[in-house]
Amino acid sequence: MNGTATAPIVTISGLTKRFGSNRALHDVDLTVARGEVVVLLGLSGSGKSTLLRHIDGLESPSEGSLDVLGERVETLSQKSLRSLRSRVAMIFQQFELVPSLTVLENVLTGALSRLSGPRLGVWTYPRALRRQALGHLDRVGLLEKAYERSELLSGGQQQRVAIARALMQEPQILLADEPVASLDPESSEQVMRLIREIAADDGLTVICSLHQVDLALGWGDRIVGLRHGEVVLDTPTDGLTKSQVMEVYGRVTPTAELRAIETELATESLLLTRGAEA
Ligand SMILES: Nc1ncnc2c1ncn2[C@@H]1O[C@H](COP(=O)(O)OP(=O)(O)OP(=O)(O)O)[C@@H](O)[C@H]1O
Repeated sequence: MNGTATAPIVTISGLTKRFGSNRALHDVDLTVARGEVVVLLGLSGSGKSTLLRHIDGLESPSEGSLDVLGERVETLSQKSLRSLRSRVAMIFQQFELVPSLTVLENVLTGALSRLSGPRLGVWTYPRALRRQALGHLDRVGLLEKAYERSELLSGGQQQRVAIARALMQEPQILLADEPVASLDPESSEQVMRLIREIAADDGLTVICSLHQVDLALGWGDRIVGLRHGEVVLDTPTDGLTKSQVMEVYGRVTPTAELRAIETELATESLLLTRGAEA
């Protein structure tokens, strides 16, 4: 974490979200400091994506409040929400690039919120933005791929393009929803290292959901564990071991559920290994 910057950038108080009778989040309190890298961990369905979507103003709370970049998210008009979202970038498990567009044009679309009107083709973007986009591609190590169609890139490369696109927003917060869930272990490390480096260099605040405890321990400043929509763990990663994370889950988790976590991790790692071998 950037030691000089510790002012809260996200403050969530008593956040509860219900979808019909299903309670996705329950009484979540969370404060994130500027420049912090926070990892959300939890079983499938524990509420990680729903929490990220609230921070981005894509969901409105059933109860509670969210203060993001000094704005009370749940009170904002659609126009103000769009303005907030332009300062909060998001990357996803499936990258969400436009496959038929070049890598450079995909990156440029990250600047659309700063432009008026639609753009079609790299040359319809101002030269300063093209230069900026190429700079971001250089930063993520993909400058030589600028004019290739994005669908021709590997998963790890596509996620790095998505990161470059996110940087075009000049964001203050990067939300990452399982950014490495579709990647092999080596690409996962590479993407997490890149996110970590950018956060350190730019003082960017990162909130990232992951399934892999090892990655969370390696790349996060802090781990927030969710279970059935409740925060059951919130601790700095410094000095924390994997078994301690599992223990903390264990203390609040019946043995069968702890086994489910381990099975989920084992299955995921098997699938990734098979994917890498294919
Ligand atoms: N739009 C929605 N409508 C109804 N239920 C939803 C909606 N979005 C999420 N949920 C429910 O909220 C709960 C939390 O889901 P969420 O996607 O946030 O979990 P998650 O921890 O991100 O899971 P995963 O790791 O599988 O992505 C789940 O029970 C899910 O079915």
